[in-house]
Amino acid sequence: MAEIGSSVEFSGSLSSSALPPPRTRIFKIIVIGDSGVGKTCLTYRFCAGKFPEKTEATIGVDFRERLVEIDGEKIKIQLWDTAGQERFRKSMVQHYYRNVHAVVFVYDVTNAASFRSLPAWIEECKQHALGTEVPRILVGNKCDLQDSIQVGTDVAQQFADTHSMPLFETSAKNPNSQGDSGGANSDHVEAIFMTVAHKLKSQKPLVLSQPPMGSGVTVNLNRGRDDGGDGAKGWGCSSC
Ligand SMILES: Nc1nc2c(ncn2[C@@H]2O[C@H](COP(=O)(O)OP(=O)(O)OP(=O)(O)O)[C@@H](O)[C@H]2O)c(=O)[nH]1
Repeated sequence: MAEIGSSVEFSGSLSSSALPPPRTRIFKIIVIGDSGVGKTCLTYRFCAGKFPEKTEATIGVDFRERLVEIDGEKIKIQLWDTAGQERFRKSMVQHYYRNVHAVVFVYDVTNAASFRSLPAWIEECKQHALGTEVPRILVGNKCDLQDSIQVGTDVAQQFADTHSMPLFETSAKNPNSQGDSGGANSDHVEAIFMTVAHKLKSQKPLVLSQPPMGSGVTVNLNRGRDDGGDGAKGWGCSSC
């Protein structure tokens, strides 16, 4: 009985300042594409604000996070930097696609083969039952290498239109270098991921408390750029 009384007393004195802070929504965005197209560099650029000095092939997946504020709400962007090499991804692939909020397809504008692989990556999404309601964007990376371009904006834009995705051409190395604009949204890395975040915020997805994982795997997410860290953490092997 005494417990009930104290409970009532507590409720009555609860002020708004005593309420627990609202939970931060987490958006899981997977970044996929051929090995070497720059997935690690793009995610690192967004989360750490710089181009990594050196990278190694991603094994399994690397996580990077960044806390951003949109319309007064703090939102955690969780980027899953997936391995492009088949041998480094096959054991993990089912984890990539679980509870995904958005997909970023990356190709290398200086590597036509990486562009030709895009239908296979789209097919992989389909095979993992990723619904059409999940936002997707297409990113042509390495636009700083203007003399080596193999994939023109027009052909990339056509592909993006066919698959109802916005196209961005950018460079993780020099995000202010513009691609051939011709109808594409040439933009820097920050704006690309923020565009996705704005879209997701308006969709109000479920809160995830942490990335889903199999038993026996420990993942500690490092803090994002806004928290003062580089936002990088590997699951299997850290690339940076
Ligand atoms: N010039 C230039 N080089 C880049 C750019 N982005 C990445 N690179 C280089 O491309 C190489 C591969 O980059 P990563 O980010 O490791 O590629 P990845 O897609 O993560 O590769 P996997 O982990 O094997 O799937 C590295 O040598 C990078 O320095 C860019 O925008 N411009």
